[in-house]
Amino acid sequence: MNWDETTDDADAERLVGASTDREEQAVEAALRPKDLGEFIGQEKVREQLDLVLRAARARGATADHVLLSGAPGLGKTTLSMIIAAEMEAPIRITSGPAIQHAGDLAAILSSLQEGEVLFLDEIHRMSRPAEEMLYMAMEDFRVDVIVGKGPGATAIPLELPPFTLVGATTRAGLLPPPLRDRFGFTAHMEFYEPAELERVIHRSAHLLDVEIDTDGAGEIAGRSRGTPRIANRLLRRVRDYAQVKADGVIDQDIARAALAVYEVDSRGLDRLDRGVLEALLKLFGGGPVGLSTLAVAVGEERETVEEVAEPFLVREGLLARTPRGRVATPAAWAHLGLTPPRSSTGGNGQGDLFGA
Ligand SMILES: Nc1ncnc2c1ncn2[C@@H]1O[C@H](COP(=O)(O)OP(=O)(O)OP(=O)(O)O)[C@@H](O)[C@H]1O
Repeated sequence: MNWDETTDDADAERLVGASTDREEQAVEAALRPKDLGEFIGQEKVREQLDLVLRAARARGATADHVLLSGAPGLGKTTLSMIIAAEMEAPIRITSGPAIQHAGDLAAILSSLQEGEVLFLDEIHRMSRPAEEMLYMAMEDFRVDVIVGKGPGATAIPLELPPFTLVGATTRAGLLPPPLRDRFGFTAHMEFYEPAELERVIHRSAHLLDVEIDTDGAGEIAGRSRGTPRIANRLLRRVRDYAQVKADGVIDQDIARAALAVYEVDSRGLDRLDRGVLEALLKLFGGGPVGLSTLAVAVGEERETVEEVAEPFLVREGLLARTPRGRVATPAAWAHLGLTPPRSSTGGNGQGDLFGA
């Protein structure tokens, strides 16, 4: 099982309930910012990228290759499309998993038009032979296509038109340095502040023709885990609730009631997150406990707990990964309204980890 697919699907489905991929993609496309002016937040990335693109346009040149890293839903695909729009160039979209042979990549590269943007999502999941072909393509705009097998095989040089590769990855650490070094501009996408997500929500509500007040947007933003994709999904679920249960207008009360139905709590924890924390606190006294044991206790796969629930719980300061296993922090006990048991080590039994 590849955790990336599971992460993205599980992440998307579990947070706000399952929905048809096609519907999600259509709405995501409709809400996607079309230029840097509409792209909210990521100030540093936008400023740097704007310089790269304006300088390339001024020189009448193709933009340098760009690497975008960051967690799912933070805007990497959006930025790749904005790069193509700002360069007034076509964009070709593919992904690492779709390119398993060097021939697949050669076919794509040889069909690119001059100046075209090639967006390679999940670039860390490309096969090694394809990756090595990319090195020469990025640097010399040339690939050697091997024809035949064994001693009779010959390499046919294939000249490529200048193009811009935009690579996206949620696992920058998995990229080999020779590949990473060939990008002229690399940017790491940070999680968004609640105020930025409020702006995303107001913008999306306007596009969806949904009436929402500041408090309603604030309530949704505070539970969107710093992620625009999640903010948009929660907005649509709250819109459904407001439409069915009220007069369609979203205020703080409606947002709170709707998010209670979807079991997204005040900090953005969903059912899975709370299941992990509750097991850790109620079954294992706050830990330390091994990942496998914790996963069995919540009835989930190890990878689901480790890659889907834990990054957020760790980022929120509710769970710590220690050499002795997973441990709940004092904030976790407080968040679930539970009192840590007294124990011989004093405090919640994890005194030596977080102070008695
Ligand atoms: N800065 C932003 N301003 C407004 N909306 C945004 C921003 N970034 C992302 N979004 C919204 O969030 C949605 C998801 O963004 P996007 O698909 O670009 O994320 P991603 O990082 O490529 O995710 P993944 O890694 O899963 O492919 C987009 O449809 C867009 O509407």
